[in-house]
Amino acid sequence: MSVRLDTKAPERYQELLNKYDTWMFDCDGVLWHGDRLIDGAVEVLHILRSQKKRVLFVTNNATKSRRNYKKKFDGLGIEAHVDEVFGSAYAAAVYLSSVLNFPMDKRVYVIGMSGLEDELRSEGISFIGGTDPADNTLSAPGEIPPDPSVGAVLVGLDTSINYTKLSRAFRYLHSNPECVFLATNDDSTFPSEKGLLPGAGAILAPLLTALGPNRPATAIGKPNSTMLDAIKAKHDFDPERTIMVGDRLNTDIKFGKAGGLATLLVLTGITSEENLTGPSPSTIVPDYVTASIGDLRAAVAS
Ligand SMILES: O=C(O)[C@H](O)[C@H](O)COP(=O)(O)O
Ligand SMILES: [Mg+2]
Repeated sequence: MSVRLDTKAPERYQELLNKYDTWMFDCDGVLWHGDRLIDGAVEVLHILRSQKKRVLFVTNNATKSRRNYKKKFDGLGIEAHVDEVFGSAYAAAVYLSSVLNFPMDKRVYVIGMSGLEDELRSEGISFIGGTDPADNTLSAPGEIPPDPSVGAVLVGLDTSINYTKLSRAFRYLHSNPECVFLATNDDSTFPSEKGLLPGAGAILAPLLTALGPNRPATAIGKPNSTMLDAIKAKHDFDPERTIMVGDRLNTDIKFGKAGGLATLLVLTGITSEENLTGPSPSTIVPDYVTASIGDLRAAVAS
């Protein structure tokens, strides 16, 4: 059973602040919708820092690199440092370099955007595809010969997805069983400022369909432990005194629970009250629920 927090009981928020030293924040649907801040996000992060809490940002959004995010945070007036930001693009690049020890003479075929390319570059991983204009075309694909130098296919959110990219990825995976199939994340939807849109999982799905059930992809982002491993490689924290704040049950909350962290769900993104108390409530139960990150301001009002 989740503890339902309400600003009519402000002291409960200060209790939460006293109980946890490390606060991991999801981004889309918690801090912002696209470039539109959620009310109270800046103040709450400021309160946490003033109370000497460690603040980390853990996002499945692979369209930006940590450096891109730093610029976005600066632009929105949120204090943040590059080593506090953990995106699925970064985690995927680290997974290739440090877990798979991806060979230097191989390349990754990328379906994704510039943020993903930046993180691969920063890990010394060579790649093709991605934002390459040759692939960003609406014309039908030409000949796609198998290419043994493609050692992996990596799929992330790509708002310029097309048949050529899907065909190249399919060919490299279908023609070479050794070619590693990775996804930054598989969120089905994306809470943008223009409303709910298809997520990275919807970009991945056509490939999974074409390749069939015996050729699954390894997803790196939340709820997978690969994301927590990337954080643990950079930060020591006590899981008992750490809380994950998110808007999505099957990524953020599941990630927190799997990592032995406390979990706080906000209702400003993907998850609605219906998902919690409707006719078929989710089996993923957060420790705490509150309407919005802004509610945490009540902590200093109490
Ligand atoms: O489709 C996606 O990639 C996700 O919807 C999006 O990126 C989620 O980002 P997060 O909520 O983890 O910040
Ligand atoms: Mg989110």
